Amino acid sequence: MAPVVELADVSIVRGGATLLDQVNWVIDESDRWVIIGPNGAGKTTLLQIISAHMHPSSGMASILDEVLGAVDVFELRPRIGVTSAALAERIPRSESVGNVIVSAGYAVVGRWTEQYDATDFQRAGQLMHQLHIDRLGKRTFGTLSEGERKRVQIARALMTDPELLLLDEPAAGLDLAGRESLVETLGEIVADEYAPATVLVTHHLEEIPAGMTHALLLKGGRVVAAGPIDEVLTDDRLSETFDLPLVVTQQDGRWSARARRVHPTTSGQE
Ligand SMILES: Nc1ncnc2c1ncn2[C@@H]1O[C@H](COP(=O)(O)OP(=O)(O)OP(=O)(O)O)[C@@H](O)[C@H]1O
Repeated sequence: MAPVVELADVSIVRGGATLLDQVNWVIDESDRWVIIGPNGAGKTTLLQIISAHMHPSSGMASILDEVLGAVDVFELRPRIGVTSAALAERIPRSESVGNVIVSAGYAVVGRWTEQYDATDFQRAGQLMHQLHIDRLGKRTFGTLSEGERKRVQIARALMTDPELLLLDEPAAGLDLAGRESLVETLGEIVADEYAPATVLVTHHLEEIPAGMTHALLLKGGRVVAAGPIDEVLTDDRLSETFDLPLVVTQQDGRWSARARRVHPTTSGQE
C-alpha cells in the first residue's frame, strides 16, 4: 500500500532563509506521529506542506498518492483534516457548534446557505459524542471554553472522514485538567484502528497521548531523528533538539521531560 505521505529531500526557502532543509519522511496509514521541536524549528511549515498549503522549493512531496505540483490542491485538501490556532481564528464566534462541525463537509468555516442531509447531522452527532461535547450542539462557538473549542475543532476535522489528520498543538493554552482530559480523548481517537494516519505537533512531551507510534524531532528546519517513538524520544536526541541537557521519562504510555540537574561538587567530597 502506498504511504499516506512521502517527502523526499523537501526544502523550503523563503526570503533567503531555509525553513526546511532536505526533509525525508514517510507516513504509513497506521502511523500516529508526533512532531517535536523548539520555537521556529519549522513544525508549522512542515504541516503546511503535508496539508497541501505549501509547495516544496525543491524535492518531492507526495500526499495521499498525489504529487504536489501535479495535483489540484483543492481536491486534495478535503481529504485532510486539520486543526490549528490559525484555522480556529477564522471560525465565526456567533456560529453554533453543530454548524461549525457540519460545515466542514463544504470546507467553509460557518454555515451559509448550503444544504446538509440527515447523514451529515448524524455524523456530526457521533463525533460530538466521541469528543464528549454532546451537550454543546446549540451553543455558539464564542461562548465555549478553550478546551471545548479544541474538541469542536477536532470533531470538525474528523467530519469529512479524512485520510490524514493533522493536529497543530491541540493542547496549547489548556489548564492541567483540560490538557489531561483532551490528551485522554486524543488517546481514544488514535487507538481506533480505523482512525486516519495522524500527525500531532507539540512543544511538550506531556501533551503526547498514549498510543502515538512515531516521533520526528525537528531543529532549525532539519530532522534530528525520525522513527518509532521509543527510539526517538531519548535523553540524547531530545537534548540535542532543544540544546539543553534533558532527562526523558515514560510511564503508562505517557512522556515527560525535565532539565538534567547538575549536582554541584563540593571540594574534597564525592
Ligand atoms: N515567509 C517567511 N519568510 C521568512 N521566514 C519565515 C517565513 N515563514 C516562516 N519563517 C520562519 O521560518 C521559521 C520556521 O517557522 P515555523 O512557524 O514553521 O516554526 P515552528 O516550529 O512551527 O515554530 P513555533 O513552535 O514557534 O510555532 C521561523 O524562524 C519563522 O520565522
